[in-house]
Amino acid sequence: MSGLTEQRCEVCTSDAPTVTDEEKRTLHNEVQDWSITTVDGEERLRREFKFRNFAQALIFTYRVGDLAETEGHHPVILLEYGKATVSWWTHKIGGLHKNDFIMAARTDTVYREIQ
Ligand SMILES: C[C@H](O)[C@H](O)[C@H]1CNC2=NC(N)=NC(=O)C2=N1
Repeated sequence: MSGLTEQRCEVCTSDAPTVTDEEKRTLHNEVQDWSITTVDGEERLRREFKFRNFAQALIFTYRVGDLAETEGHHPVILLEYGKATVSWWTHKIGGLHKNDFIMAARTDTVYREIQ
């Protein structure tokens, strides 16, 4: 199987399981710049991205949003001057799915493309 950056999100139904601890360890290894946090009892992937200014952060935010629309899987993005904080988790299952790791990896690609 190709790396996460080449993969597309799979259809995720509300009865889909969250990733196992073993899957989490393996997948997290491919997106090591992301932290796994728990908010309201739900695990999320989270990373802060730094930029020269607000305009660059806005371009990044738009491109991640466009990617989300394409994949039908959406993040929370906090947009600030010089920074964008992105969180990925799967709302319908209240936690982390492989899709979230795929989208974190593809978010990293967007960031590298903007630099
Ligand atoms: C109907 C629509 O496809 C679903 O609500 C999608 C939209 N985007 C989504 N994004 C995320 N992160 N989690 C979801 O459960 C989710 N569900």
